[in-house]
Amino acid sequence: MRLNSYDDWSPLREVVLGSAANYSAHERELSFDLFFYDQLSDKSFYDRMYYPRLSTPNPGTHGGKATRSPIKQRYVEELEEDVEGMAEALTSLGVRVLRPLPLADDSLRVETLAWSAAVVPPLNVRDNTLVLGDEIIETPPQVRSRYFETQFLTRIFADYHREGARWTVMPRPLMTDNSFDPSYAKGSPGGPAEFIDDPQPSPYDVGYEMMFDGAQCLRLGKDLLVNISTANHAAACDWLERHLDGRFRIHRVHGLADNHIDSMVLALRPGLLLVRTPQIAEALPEPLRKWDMIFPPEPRGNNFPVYDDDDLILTSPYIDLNVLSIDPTTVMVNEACPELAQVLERRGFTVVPVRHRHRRLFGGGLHCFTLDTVREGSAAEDYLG
Ligand SMILES: NC(=[NH2+])NCCC[C@H](N)C(=O)O
Repeated sequence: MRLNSYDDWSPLREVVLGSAANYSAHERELSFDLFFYDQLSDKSFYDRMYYPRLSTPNPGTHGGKATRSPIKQRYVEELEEDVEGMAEALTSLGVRVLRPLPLADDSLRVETLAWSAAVVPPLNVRDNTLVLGDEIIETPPQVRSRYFETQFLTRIFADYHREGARWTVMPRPLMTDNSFDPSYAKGSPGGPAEFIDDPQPSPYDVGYEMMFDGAQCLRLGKDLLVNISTANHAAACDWLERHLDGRFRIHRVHGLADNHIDSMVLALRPGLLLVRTPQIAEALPEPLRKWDMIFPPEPRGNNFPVYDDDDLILTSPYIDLNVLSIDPTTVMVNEACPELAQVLERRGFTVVPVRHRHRRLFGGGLHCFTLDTVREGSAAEDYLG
């Protein structure tokens, strides 16, 4: 089918589902620690209440060095099992499921002019690509390990391109230590970001660069809500605005999330949002505040597996609001979160439960693991007017 996806709720026909193969470690270095600052710093109340924390700074991040943080084999196997379960559930709903090329070798590294980093598999496929209507836009990565991640999707993108889609790659950053605007981490309530305080000079320094993820955008037909938290995001959004001029309208929201917007707010259908908390609702732009809102129940400790101190936790406990809409009345929800399923059912939704145990270790829920490429009848409609 032709690429056609303007929103998160129109009937889903084709979707890319991430691949978990060979996800054996995270590599902690400056870009990783900055990206996951909210989780790696010890500032979240809920985290401290329920979960063992990584409380010591990562010594390896200093001086431009990286350290490997292995993921236990059992979790990797369970993740793969859960992802295959998602594929089956989507297929049984009549959705065509496309898969990226798998990471064939977990010792693979990517090397550029300024640095090298261990490659991770294309699991959170929502993050590095923005599908806007008939266009695929590969966004400029923020984590070095993910620099060429969209290449795992090349076959899929080339097929859509043959069918008539536009295919665009945003400018790639050099991504030296000094390319990153550290103000989000430095200014946050957890205090100075000690463990990322040591950017190394590079002959390839060019100042702050565009860095930005597709998952920072909430797609609403003709309108796009975009989370901006750093100068890197703002520069990329400037690019996007110029590129989309006349086709889409961008609404910037500042500091709604660290990066990705999809554990803060999701659109379930025109006029109805799933929003993390009433405080987040207040930060939304005017026209969206008029929409009806569902607030999910507060996450509970027993919604999650208990991890050890050396297991890196990469998401907040709100990750399960990261649901995937199959159509305006059907939503795929993590079965570990029956409270959320009940709330949605009471609002008239059909809930399709799927198993997804280790979303906190791998940085994403059902929405993050998927990239919807065809949603029937979706169009650049004005839902905010
Ligand atoms: N597209 C994604 N990978 N989204 C995941 C966002 C997770 C968010 N940072 C949280 O901790 O709740």
